[in-house]
Amino acid sequence: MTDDIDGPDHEWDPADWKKATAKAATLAHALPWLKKYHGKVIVVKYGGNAMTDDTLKEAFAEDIVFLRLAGFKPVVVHGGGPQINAMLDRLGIESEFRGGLRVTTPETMEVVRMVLTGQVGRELVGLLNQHGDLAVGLSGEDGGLFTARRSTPVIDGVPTDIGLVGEVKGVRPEAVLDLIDAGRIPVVSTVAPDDDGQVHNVNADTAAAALAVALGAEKLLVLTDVEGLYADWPNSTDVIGEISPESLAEIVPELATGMIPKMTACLTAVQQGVKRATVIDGREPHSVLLEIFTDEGVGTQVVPGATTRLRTALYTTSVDKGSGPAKGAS
Ligand SMILES: Nc1ncnc2c1ncn2[C@@H]1O[C@H](COP(=O)(O)OP(=O)(O)O)[C@@H](O)[C@H]1O
Ligand SMILES: CC(=O)N[C@@H](CCC(=O)OP(=O)(O)O)C(=O)O
Repeated sequence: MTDDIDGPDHEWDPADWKKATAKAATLAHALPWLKKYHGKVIVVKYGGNAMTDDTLKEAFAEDIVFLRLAGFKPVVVHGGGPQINAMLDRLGIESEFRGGLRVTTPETMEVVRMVLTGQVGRELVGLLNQHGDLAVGLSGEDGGLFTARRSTPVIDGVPTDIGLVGEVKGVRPEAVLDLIDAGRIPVVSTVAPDDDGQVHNVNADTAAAALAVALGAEKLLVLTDVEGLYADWPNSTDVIGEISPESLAEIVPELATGMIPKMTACLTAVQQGVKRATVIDGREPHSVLLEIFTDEGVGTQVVPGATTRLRTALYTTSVDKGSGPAKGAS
């Protein structure tokens, strides 16, 4: 027998044994969720503000590969707002947000496309592929995935032109379905052409919702840099744990800028057939596994038939813990 194999003489350290049995119990507890989501599509939107820390990014990649190897069908849709800001700053190009969306000139659009598809998407694919080459990146331009329509969001009661910003007019999910069927993890960046081929900047929350609907996803998970939707931002630390689409629709018009596209996306997804949509805190390592494999309830879950439930934030200082003011919050 070689030295590195524990033989019958091996003396168990009781502490190790305790850890081993706890691990087995954890795995056994995962069984109901493994059954529930086996073979089901889960669209995970990874927000730019939750992807600024290397350790968190690695933990996120582990979670997604774990889901795939556990028999789920995860699809990642990523943002990259802070990364676009950083590149625009480096290039000396000014940028502003209106109604939670970036005013996008043709010059800005070039940077958005370069950063989302050429930088952020590439990095995520690289991180996922450290665990076995399962991830493939594509953008809304690939295989006709998304078609955009120029968006004119209502700002201060007025429909406003904010440049090359698109909403999703159509989704042809075949390219993503091909990858899923091949056992791959699609990683989607959210630039999309209009009918004339002009590329538009689509908010990643909006695109993730449209894709979740087109794929008939079981769940839309949206990672961000707060614990969920605060009931009275920024005055209190009460988080809305669960809310119905009807109650959410009533409060969306009153929300502050960063949360508008996010909560609208969750609302649209659930109204159009996705079973549940949850906003979770991407600053928490392994937040994806935490949300899927526990029923402790993290984040804010939008689910038909829910009664609005508030809970105190896990982080008592959570309102301050965010990585800064919402974009365009000034
Ligand atoms: N009611 C609210 N609850 C939680 N966060 C809010 C709320 N209103 C505004 N915010 C802001 O929205 C931000 C999240 O949106 P955003 O910056 O677009 O995130 P991401 O990059 O993850 O898409 C939070 O960091 C917070 O500053
Ligand atoms: C129109 C619009 O605002 N597009 C976004 C696209 C990236 C994104 O949505 O990134 P996050 O998920 O990190 O916010 C932008 O230009 O920042």
